[in-house]
Amino acid sequence: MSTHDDGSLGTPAGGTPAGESGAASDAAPGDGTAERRGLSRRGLLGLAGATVAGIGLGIGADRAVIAATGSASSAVARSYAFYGAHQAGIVTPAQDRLHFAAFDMAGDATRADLIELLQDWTVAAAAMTAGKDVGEFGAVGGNYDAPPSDTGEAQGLPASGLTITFGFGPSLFRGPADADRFGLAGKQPPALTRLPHFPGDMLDPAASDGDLCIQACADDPQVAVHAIRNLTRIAFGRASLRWSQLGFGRTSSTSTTQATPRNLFGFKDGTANVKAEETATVDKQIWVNAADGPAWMSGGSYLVARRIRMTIETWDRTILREQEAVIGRTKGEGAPLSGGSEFTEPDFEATGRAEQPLIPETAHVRLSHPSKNGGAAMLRRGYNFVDGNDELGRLNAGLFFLSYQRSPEQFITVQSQLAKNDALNEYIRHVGSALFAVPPGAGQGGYVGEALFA
Ligand SMILES: C=CC1=C(C)c2cc3[nH]c(cc4nc(cc5[nH]c(cc1n2)c(C)c5CCC(=O)O)C(CCC(=O)O)=C4C)c(C)c3C=C
Ligand SMILES: [Fe+2]
Repeated sequence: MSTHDDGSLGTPAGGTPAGESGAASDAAPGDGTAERRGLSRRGLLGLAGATVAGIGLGIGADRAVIAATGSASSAVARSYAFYGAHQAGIVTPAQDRLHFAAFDMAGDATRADLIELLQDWTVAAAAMTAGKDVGEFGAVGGNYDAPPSDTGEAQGLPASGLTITFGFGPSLFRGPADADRFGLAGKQPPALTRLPHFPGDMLDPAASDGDLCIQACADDPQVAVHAIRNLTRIAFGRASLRWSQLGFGRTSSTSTTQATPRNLFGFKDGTANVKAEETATVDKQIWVNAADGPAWMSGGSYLVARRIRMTIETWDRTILREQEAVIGRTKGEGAPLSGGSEFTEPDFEATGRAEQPLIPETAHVRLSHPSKNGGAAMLRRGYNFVDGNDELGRLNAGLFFLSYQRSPEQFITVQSQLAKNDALNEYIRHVGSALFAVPPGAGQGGYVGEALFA
């Protein structure tokens, strides 16, 4: 258990002070004033429908106590502080499970409603990431004549490394017909617009965009789902779910301490990802700095979400040599086809028989490499998904691609290359897309995105 300068316990949000990156504590962060402040009356209405009598105003009934004495492994017992300079869930080690949700504000919602919602979400997120229930009395300690303030399915489960990361979509700043619904149009970052159309895009509007997003990652699927479910419930009357995505296996490493996982094509994914320990690269490529503007985004990042369907059945009929040529790495070890082992830098100049490049011109790793994109890199944090099957009996499966970058331009540069020339395009289809501005972390007693409303 460690104590930070601000008196909180656990890993600082963002998790990357020099020498401490990715480290986690088995302890929950301490109660902040915002946690004690509790939910707004509107938030309580969301929890309880019309009946608010008897629901505690405080927040965060303990639940992890039960599991802490049980057999919880250190991975699931881990907790990350919600408050900090950067939001957790970006450079903190990628967990194994995801529930991602995009929301639209209600048609009649006001600026005050939006602020209050962000305050309520902050209080609830701080409690849940600390392994506590939502509401002072949680799932079972409240009034028998009112719905419980927490839905209850995380009872007995520890924090499970839960991180909850909030983002703002372009439409929050300019709604339908360019309406400045929340008085935010003057605060919109120029780069925060809908992503351009890329060749081959087959986007479903119902799985794209959104005023707000929440990325909930945890090492237990029930904990991630519990987070989104309760935050959705709190939003009742102010914002509603537009689309959501479950992910069951991480497809990246965000720390050098993590083993590289595999995607559904069976390849190691995340080898050359930006890692939390590379602090100079993180500062240059991931965090918005004060000079970038606008001021409220300093310490934040831009999040791209792409739902990418993978045609598993076609891939599975493809010979191994072709699979490796498509990616540009070996399937076993994940080494570049130019030689070496997993973490050897690819040599794009190396040639083999008939002077052909060992890493083909159309290989995914060649086209996505920073050296072929004016130095642009990104922190990938995606997940595998399988959402049943389609009417032809094919798995409805793929990669829910998530990337964080200092500017959306970094993603646009790389994706423009990939969309035109990537050999992988024969086996994938982009079917959902969204861009969000992820503000810096909230300070104790504050709320996420607070500087936007200053
Ligand atoms: C626009 C960005 C990217 C999209 C979209 C994307 C989709 C995608 N990627 C894989 C599998 C792999 N990608 C790998 C590396 C890699 N991919 C991107 C970017 C996008 N990928 C980058 C920037 C990199 C790193 C390039 C480098 O610096 O070398 C790899 C190799 C292992 C690794 O380094 O992670 C694999 C495998 C799939 C299957 C996919 C869409 C479904
Ligand atoms: Fe990739």
